[in-house]
Amino acid sequence: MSFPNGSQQPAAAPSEQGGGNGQHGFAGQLAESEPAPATSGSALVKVYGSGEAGVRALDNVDIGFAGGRFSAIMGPSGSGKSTLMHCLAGLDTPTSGRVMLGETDLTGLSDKQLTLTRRDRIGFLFQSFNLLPTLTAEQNILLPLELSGRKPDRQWLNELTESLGIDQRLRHRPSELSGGQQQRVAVARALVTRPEVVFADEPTGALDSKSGANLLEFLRGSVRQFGQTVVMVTHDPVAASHADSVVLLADGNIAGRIEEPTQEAVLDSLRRLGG
Ligand SMILES: Nc1ncnc2c1ncn2[C@@H]1O[C@H](COP(=O)(O)OP(=O)(O)OP(=O)(O)O)[C@@H](O)[C@H]1O
Repeated sequence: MSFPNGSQQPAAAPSEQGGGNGQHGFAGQLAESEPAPATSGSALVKVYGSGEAGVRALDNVDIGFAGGRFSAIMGPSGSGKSTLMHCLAGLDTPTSGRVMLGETDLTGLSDKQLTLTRRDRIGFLFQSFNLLPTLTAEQNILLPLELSGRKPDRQWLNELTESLGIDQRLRHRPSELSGGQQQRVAVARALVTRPEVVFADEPTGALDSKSGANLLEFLRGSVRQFGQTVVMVTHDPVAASHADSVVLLADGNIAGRIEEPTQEAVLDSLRRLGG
């Protein structure tokens, strides 16, 4: 799996911004010349339940992910990774704080506006593929465009499906495809709208290691070649080592950040966090 004429030149990659201890506003840390992050949250608090039984899943988190980068979110079980991703992606609402997608304040949108924003500007990739079983691979890929009444860019579709090695499988239904092929269909669906950010939740969790590595290399290629922004939650240090950087969470707080992560560096940090 690779991009045709794949350039090895990294896209412009301003380094990721993230509050170290959640005490400073994210915006305050940006130099004036730096572009706004592709996705960010400031003073994010998420409390599930209330009173004694309440769980503070995010505890005043300031975080931003620059565009054109492949970022991973890691941390021990229950540290708030999924909650953070769901809040940034507009799938969940923070109890307080602000979520920005580019220049758009998601926390200020109505439910309908949020739905449209997710559909038109965000790509999603889940562990369980989430393909519709009655649709062919191609129909699944084109579904987000269909829903928004947009015409498919055939050239882009061909480029994507050829790069992913699924161009010969487009008439098949998901049940006729391997797990790796199904996830590649899901990747094409996530990228077909040219979203501002792709959020991936354990995208390799259901794949064998070779299919997983191929998928991660493809995602990395999409970042390198056309500046896609990818934010991925993962438990897997091998998966995280494909990213440009890793943000570590512990107990609902940002606990650190690793640039150009190696598997060993990630494992080391997780051990220190008790993950
Ligand atoms: N819907 C919910 N209701 C109540 N508590 C929740 C809910 N969702 C998450 N939590 C709690 O919030 C905390 C953070 O959960 P979250 O799923 O974000 O963590 P995580 O780091 O993604 O965990 P894992 O790695 O196990 O998937 C945990 O203590 C969890 O039990």
